[in-house]
Amino acid sequence: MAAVLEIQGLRKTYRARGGPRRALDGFEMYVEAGQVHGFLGPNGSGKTTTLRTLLGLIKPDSGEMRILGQELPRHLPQVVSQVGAIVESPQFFAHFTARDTLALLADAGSLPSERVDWALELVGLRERAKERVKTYSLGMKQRLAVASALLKQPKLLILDEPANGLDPGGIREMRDMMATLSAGGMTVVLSSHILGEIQLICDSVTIISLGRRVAAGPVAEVLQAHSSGQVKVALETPADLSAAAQVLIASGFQPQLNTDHLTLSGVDKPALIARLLAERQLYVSELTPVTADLEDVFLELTGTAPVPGQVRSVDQSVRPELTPQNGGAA
Ligand SMILES: Nc1ncnc2c1ncn2[C@@H]1O[C@H](COP(=O)(O)OP(=O)(O)OP(=O)(O)O)[C@@H](O)[C@H]1O
Repeated sequence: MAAVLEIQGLRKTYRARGGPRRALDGFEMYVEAGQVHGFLGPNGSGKTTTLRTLLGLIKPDSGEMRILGQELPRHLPQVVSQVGAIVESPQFFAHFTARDTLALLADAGSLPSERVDWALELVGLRERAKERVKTYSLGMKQRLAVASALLKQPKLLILDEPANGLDPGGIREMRDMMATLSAGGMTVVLSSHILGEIQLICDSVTIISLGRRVAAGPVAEVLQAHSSGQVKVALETPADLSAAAQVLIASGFQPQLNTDHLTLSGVDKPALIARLLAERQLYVSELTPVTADLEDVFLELTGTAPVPGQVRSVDQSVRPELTPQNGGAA
């Protein structure tokens, strides 16, 4: 399938007070047409830098970027009309209504005025479109921001933390909105820290850590690649768990005994477990693989799992620029 977005070998070093800071270190990303793609990474890992660089707001040190096959930043003017983006919370006139706000933006962009109602409908703001923005909740302002990006009817929609600050209901509404947009054929890239949401909304993901891609692909494949290879075994008679553990130990397994189930590693043929136990009149009621969720994978790959008694500094998410002073090449 065609890549709507391609990034290869992207590098960016900021000149900061404390010395050079390498925010992107050969970063790669591919997003296929029609996907809802999650862009995940810890604080300071380089997500906003990537998105701002794509939109021509930051000049990279090196690397290649393409949107809809057009090389960036050289051909940004040719693709800009097909890309909708919210990378920073847009500021709206508080006294304007949502409809007035969008009408003004449509007019400024020489876009057909019918798009205003279309965008309001799509983000679920049509009923409240005549109210002033200052009376809107955070979730409604987020919807208005998305509506403003949709006015162009973009092929690619880029949203930096669209669910930030939303309550669970607002997040669910945002999720439904993404599904509607994607069903209409739009490609959506969204950065988020809300991993459960990414797992539910997105078809594919890229995980960034220290300015580098550490995992990418369809969500199911990323989870599969990092699954524990364990199975959970529960019995029709939980009181028999100890006996079952003994049977399995005798067959060379190393079961872990939990209150209501056993956990086993390195099981190639789960049916063998059921058979071994059934031969001793121990009947299995559940035999399921222990699957990792996106949070487990994220914490493992980005090295950001909390360690008791330790506070992680955000600068541990940044790769310091190597200099002759700290061991790098001149
Ligand atoms: N203008 C700047 N000058 C110096 N350093 C910067 C600048 N912008 C970003 N950085 C640094 O680059 C690194 C990557 O920042 P970036 O904003 O891209 O991360 P992020 O993944 O979007 O983080 P978050 O999830 O916290 O928004 C961070 O260490 C940040 O402090």
